[in-house]
Amino acid sequence: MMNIKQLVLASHNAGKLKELQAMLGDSVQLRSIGEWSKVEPEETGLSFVENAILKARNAARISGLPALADDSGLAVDFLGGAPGIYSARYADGQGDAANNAKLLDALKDVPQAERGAQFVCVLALVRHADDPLPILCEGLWHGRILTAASGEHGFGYDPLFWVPERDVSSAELSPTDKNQISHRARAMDLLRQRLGLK
Ligand SMILES: O=c1nc[nH]c2c1ncn2[C@H]1C[C@H](O)[C@@H](COP(=O)(O)OP(=O)(O)OP(=O)(O)O)O1
Ligand SMILES: [Mg+2]
Repeated sequence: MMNIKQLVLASHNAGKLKELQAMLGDSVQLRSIGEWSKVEPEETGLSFVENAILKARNAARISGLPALADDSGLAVDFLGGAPGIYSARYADGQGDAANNAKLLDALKDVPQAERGAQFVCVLALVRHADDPLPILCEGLWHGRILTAASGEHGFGYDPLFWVPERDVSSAELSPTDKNQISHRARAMDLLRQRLGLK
């Protein structure tokens, strides 16, 4: 398909950069869009797909390089899929700790069986800003929302996301372990196939 050595990652999230670079290995160098601009585009889409494409196009336009975007979030069953695409903005832009506190509060007194949730990740790759055929890959990760934060690794909602296949929170997984089973790992696996990298 395409031979890519360098990609701009259309993200200002250091956690994503670390995870995606680890998954890609040495063959592709990811450079953060932060090297070009600190301004984050408004995520006006109504879906992970739309927001991922919007971020990728913006980064390709600014950098002149092919761009990869990751739009992700946490969809909680009891909340009808919220916060979903609004996960980063759940507590009105006050950051991860405030988001997690708001989620715990929203699920106060909700029993175990009704605390199901999934992490969603959509990766979008555009070869240039106006690419008419973005490559799209998605990954889901099923788990449950804990009743208290646990673990120090990862970022975002990781301390609240219980991973059934390991019986720990995703913040208790080592980075290597998370990168083998997460929503992002699944999406990246598909992307590597599409790019002929595996
Ligand atoms: O593996 C994850 N472990 C924990 N939390 C996660 C994960 N993956 C996404 N999340 C959360 C973080 C944020 O609340 C939202 C993503 O929002 P999203 O807009 O895609 O990313 P962002 O604003 O942090 O960075 P950017 O848009 O510049 O890529 O979902
Ligand atoms: Mg964002």
